[in-house]
Amino acid sequence: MATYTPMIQQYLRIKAEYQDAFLFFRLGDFYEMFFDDALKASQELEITLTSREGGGEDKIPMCGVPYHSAANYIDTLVERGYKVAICEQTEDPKQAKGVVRREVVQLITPGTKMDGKTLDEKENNFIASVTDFGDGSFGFAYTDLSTGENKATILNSSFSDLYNELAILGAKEAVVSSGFPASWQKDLKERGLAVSLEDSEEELISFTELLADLNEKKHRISMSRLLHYLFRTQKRNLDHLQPVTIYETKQFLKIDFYSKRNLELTETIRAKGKKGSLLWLMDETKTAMGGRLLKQWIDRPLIDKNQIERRQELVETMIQHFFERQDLREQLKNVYDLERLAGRVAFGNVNARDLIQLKSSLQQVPAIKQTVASMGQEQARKISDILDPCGEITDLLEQALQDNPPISIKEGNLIRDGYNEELDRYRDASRNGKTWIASLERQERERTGIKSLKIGYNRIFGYYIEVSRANLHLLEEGRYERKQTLTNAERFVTPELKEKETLILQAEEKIADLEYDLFIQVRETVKEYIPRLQKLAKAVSELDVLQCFAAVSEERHYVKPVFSEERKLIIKDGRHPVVEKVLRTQEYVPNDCYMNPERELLLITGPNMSGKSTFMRQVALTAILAQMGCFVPAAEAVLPIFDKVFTRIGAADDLISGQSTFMVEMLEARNAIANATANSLILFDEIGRGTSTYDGMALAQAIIEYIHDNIRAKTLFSTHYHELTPLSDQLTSLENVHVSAVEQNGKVVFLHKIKEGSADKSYGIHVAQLAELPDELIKRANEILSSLEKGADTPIIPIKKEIDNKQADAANLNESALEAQLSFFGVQEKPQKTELTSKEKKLIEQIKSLEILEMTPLEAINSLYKLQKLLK
Ligand SMILES: Nc1ncnc2c1ncn2[C@@H]1O[C@H](COP(=O)(O)OP(=O)(O)OP(=O)(O)O)[C@@H](O)[C@H]1O
Repeated sequence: MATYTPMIQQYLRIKAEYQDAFLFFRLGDFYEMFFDDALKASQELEITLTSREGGGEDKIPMCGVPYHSAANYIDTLVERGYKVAICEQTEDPKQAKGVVRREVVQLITPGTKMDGKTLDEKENNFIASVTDFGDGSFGFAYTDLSTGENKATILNSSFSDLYNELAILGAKEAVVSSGFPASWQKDLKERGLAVSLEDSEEELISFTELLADLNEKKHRISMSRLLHYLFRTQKRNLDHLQPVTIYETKQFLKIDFYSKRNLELTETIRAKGKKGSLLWLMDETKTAMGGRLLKQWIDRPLIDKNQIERRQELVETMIQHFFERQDLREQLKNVYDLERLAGRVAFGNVNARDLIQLKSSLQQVPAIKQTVASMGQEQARKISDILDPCGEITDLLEQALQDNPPISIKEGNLIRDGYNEELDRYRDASRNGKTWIASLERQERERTGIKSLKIGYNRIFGYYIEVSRANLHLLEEGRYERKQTLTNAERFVTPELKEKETLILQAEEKIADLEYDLFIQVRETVKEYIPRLQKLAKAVSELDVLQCFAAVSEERHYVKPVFSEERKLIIKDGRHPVVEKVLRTQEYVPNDCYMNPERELLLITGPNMSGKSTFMRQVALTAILAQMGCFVPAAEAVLPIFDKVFTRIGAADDLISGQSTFMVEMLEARNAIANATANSLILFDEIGRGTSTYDGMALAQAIIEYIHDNIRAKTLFSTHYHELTPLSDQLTSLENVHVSAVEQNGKVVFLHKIKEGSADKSYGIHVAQLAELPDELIKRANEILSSLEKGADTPIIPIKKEIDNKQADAANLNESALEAQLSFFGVQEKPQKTELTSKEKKLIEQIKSLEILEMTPLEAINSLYKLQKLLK
């Protein structure tokens, strides 16, 4: 059997270590991929697949991407959840010349990606590690490699808690041990996370300092697992990693993953984009760092009253100091991403332009400091005190770097004149070389009196003085060293010319080398300031988010909420922050919400489309904004501090786990019921809608009773089941409210106004009319409705029951049942069993297959309408 060529063997050896990654194998100006990698990459990247002899029995499939445009391809692959191992070639110093050594210099993974087009500057890229301690707890640690932010906590070892934490962070990758349950690994992968294995968890010596303050062994273990992985994949300096902060999930308002989605906190449900979310509305930040922090604050509102009030006071101060705030916004605009710049300094991949950005950002700091201090508020002054302009770096960068350096640090033009004497000399030589040669030529002509003497240059001998044979006798003895003899002339050099020549010829090369070295020195000096830069970045981002809260609060007329110790919730003229912004043609109708320990549950009725969900969401968003420390969209707000928010809103299939809408509904309800406390907020939008009417109604009532008797959480429960409204007579803390609508000229007009008491009617058919269902159908629906309202037995149920019971097929149906169903569908004549028309037979088949009890009323009407048509 033929063996592969040495290079392919080398490839296979390396590939064996990186089986779960695309191996980008450097060959000259290309990164090549072979075998399965090539087949897959050619499809993913739409690049040409070729094949070559490589010593094996078959040709080797192969495809490649050019080195210079590789970043884009890597970006694409990693964005799709793949890993890419970059394998570079170097000449092996220990081996004979020409022997190439190849090694993987970095493994780029979804959670460690730090640049590229697909990485949003206003979003963190978190990677988390999970360690199962086998005692019912998980160690959970996460890092954003680009900013060096590190945090760790302990979680209950339930998949939902773990996934919730990963989802809240938007983590792209989870690092687990090989013993981590395979089914959970699969679940995480199906939910779009890359899962990587790392079994080492002992502490790395190089990170002792980072872990120094961690008393809890579990934190040290989970953080060490993550660090091992980062170290193994990145293979470079990770000096920018910040000391680990410990947090507990209970320090924050717990918003589970479903609620985060249902409330559209950071992305919308349908478009899955930022536009239309609370984050979109709020994002008035001026810096990338501020943008990232805003998202974190939205994901994790606070529950500590003092911390919330501290933010509120700062927001209030900023609102009051309009002019200072405008200055601050302008100043922040000129601050680049200090956090990510600091990260790149650590990695050693900053270029001179990055350092110029760093300098100009730092130059803004004294002004920001002054602006914030001038607001005169204590907390603002404290932040101002923390702002450290790092003057030494600004001075160094100002002295060392030119204003408009190129991106490449190997091209020169980085370092300013006057920064380094040696560099100045070479530059001088390079710039003045030609002038100097011309003047030497003049001097030599004068000295020798030879007018034809000239100084020339050739690639072999360098600079020379050329004298014609006839004039040779005029040259001073011993001064000129002969270099070359031509037919009619001789060429000479002098020690002076030689010295200048070295200076001139090597100047360009020397300049580039020297500039590079000096730049690296500057970069190394900046490296020492990373912790100070990170501290500064934190303070600047906080200021940015606070000014953003102030800007939105002022522009949109928000008020400062007050926190009630007595579990009261009073919102006057509350608005849904996003809907109010989006509505253009129509004014938003503000609504009040009153709740207290005697009024814990509100049962909300009202027509479809009247604004029940919007009202419920606006209450939750008001609470979330308040606990973020922001003002809220209302005329007045007194709020309890909630510990958790649970929601069940709208239809949300969990396609991944293959659960039905109704199952998801029940799972979300269970999650709320199992975890809510008296300090929680629950929003249940039409729970029970996903099943048959009686089941749904029974479940809805049981859920309301359960919350009322056992949990006492503040609960907003919207329903179409009017039958539930009398519950308020029995349940003391349940009140009915409704969203009002009126009928004008037979059409429904929504007032969007919440009123006490239950709704008088449902207007479902009016909404169907608005949706332009056929007139005939609407007319029929009204007929059915009025017959139902008169207490008539639904004609659907008896027939359905008979069929369900499988007591009869069409031939066996007794006459009266058949008569009933045909008359229901508008067949007037009494048919003979034996004389059924083909249409009627078809109709009977259709009826048998109907699952009317599983349908919503509208679906039922639609089906009936279709069947009616069959008869025509
Ligand atoms: N307070 C309001 N002021 C103005 N428009 C509103 C208000 N509340 C809701 N709307 C408008 O009404 C539309 C429907 O609201 P929403 O989805 O909350 O109704 P709903 O009662 O929950 O409907 P359904 O029962 O069909 O789910 C919203 O998209 C919004 O445009």
